[in-house]
Amino acid sequence: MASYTASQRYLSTRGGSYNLSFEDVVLKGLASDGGLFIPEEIPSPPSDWASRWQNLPFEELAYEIFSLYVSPAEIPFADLKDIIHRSYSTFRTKDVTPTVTLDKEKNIHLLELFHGPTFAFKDVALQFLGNLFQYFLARRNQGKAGRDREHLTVIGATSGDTGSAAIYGLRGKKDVSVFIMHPSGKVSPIQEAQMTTVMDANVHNLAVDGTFDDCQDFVKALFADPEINKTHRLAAVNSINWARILAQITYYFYSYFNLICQPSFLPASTVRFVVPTGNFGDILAGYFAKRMGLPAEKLVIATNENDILHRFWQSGRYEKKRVHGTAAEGGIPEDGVKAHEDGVKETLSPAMDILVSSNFERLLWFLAYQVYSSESDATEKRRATAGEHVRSWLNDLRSKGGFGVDADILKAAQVDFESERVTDEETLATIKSVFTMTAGHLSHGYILDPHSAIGITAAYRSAERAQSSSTHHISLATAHPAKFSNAVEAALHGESGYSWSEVLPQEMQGLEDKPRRVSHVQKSSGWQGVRKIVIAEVEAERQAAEKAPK
Ligand SMILES: Cc1ncc(COP(=O)(O)O)c(C=O)c1O
Ligand SMILES: N[C@@H](CCOP(=O)(O)O)C(=O)O
Repeated sequence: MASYTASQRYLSTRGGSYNLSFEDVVLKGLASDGGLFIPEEIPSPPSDWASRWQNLPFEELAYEIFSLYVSPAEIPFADLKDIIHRSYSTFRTKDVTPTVTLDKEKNIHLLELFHGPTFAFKDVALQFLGNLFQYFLARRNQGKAGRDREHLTVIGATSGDTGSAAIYGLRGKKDVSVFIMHPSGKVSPIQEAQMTTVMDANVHNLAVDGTFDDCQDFVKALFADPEINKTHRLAAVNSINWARILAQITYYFYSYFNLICQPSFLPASTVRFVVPTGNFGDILAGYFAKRMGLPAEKLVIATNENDILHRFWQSGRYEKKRVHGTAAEGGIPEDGVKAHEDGVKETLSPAMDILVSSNFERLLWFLAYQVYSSESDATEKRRATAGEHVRSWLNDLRSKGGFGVDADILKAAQVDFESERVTDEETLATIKSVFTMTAGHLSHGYILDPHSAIGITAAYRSAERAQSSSTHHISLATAHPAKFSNAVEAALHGESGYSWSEVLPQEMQGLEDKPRRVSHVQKSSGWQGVRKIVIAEVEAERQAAEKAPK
């Protein structure tokens, strides 16, 4: 454990309280009881935050937000500023995450999160996390040489975007090896090329013949394994790592400030955020922003046909199995319809083909804390009670494939969130209609990637429901369309003014022809098979580094 005064302590969602600092939780990733770390308190910004923060550039705003969670005793101010600057100077636009208006009449805006090195929202957090790892390691390794140096073994699972963003955030970094598992053949060709064409010695790609959930299960099993934890310091890049959530809070505030200075934003206007959701990490950052005081009226979860979250918000049941013959496409069983479907469905938005959303566990903890205890109870007792409920729900998920919550928990969840489920067909229709609609007022039609199109579809539905015509929707554009040629071509091929070659940024041209490095892993070899590979490859990498001329 770090020896200096920490910003605040972190708890596990499963009830453990380990008195850990920010540095500890960033380096550890997952709590030893299998839970996810959450800060003991959600900090409040200064009372005049709205005026103080309104005109800040992205980096300065990030600094204000991060320093509410990280004290200078852990990372001195100047160092934190430097880490932030190095993380966001790699972005192609000065304002890092710009907001553009898509539909003036309906007040629909897009928060473009894809201007980082790998063209997906993950860069916002993973550029930062990569630099944080490097900073902590450099500090711990000062004056150390050879095998005395602490070495980080990063293990991640990806449905396409986290993997490349983590690889670009960590490639070539000293004292770090990075292992990324992706479901073989289930990520887009560009995503696969982005990951597997990186030749730095510290980057290891594993293609697993399973689903993203299998890869995520392997990650969690490795973190829980005492054997590898004795010899290797494992670290997480998935949104189980608290720093991922923290870094994503900034753009909710930033886009809100961008919006409120527009003439169409009236004193009575309200704002809703719409978030294409898979592992629940991106929208959880919105929840933290809201709890910190951001006046977001609702957070709208937009799922694809892997709709476990949508079904939860409709029914209060969190079930891995999907049910066919559903009411109004909502995933809720109709009388007499009993057909269930196991497993994840492959869709046109593959990065969201996720059966179990790992960060939902963090929200469950906050809901249980709020609902199952009263303010007169001691804080420790309230926290322990919340942890017990989460543990029991998660046990049922593992042993029975699902669980249900009380009406009060569902009601509490519905205060901050709404949900929508969007089919492939609707996704394609939105890509096409947005392209056509914007062709008149933008220099060319706006091309959405399929994940962002799911958000926009949900935003239009939410706008229909909104009680006030002055409700603004900020929908998160989570990836660049060039990453998903299948969906974009299926929606726009033959449309006047559309050409695929103009979609592809220069950085991606020729990428698919480059040499690749990837190992194949049979799902049947289990996480133990992955452990074997990790141990052997870290050793080979370290030996090669020791032999290399200094
Ligand atoms: C392009 C894209 N959109 C949306 C999501 C969903 O984000 P989250 O998993 O944080 O809910 C992901 C990955 O998860 C993604 O890669
Ligand atoms: N869509 C993600 C899945 C992993 O989610 P994470 O946010 O927990 O890292 C991906 O593209 O890999």
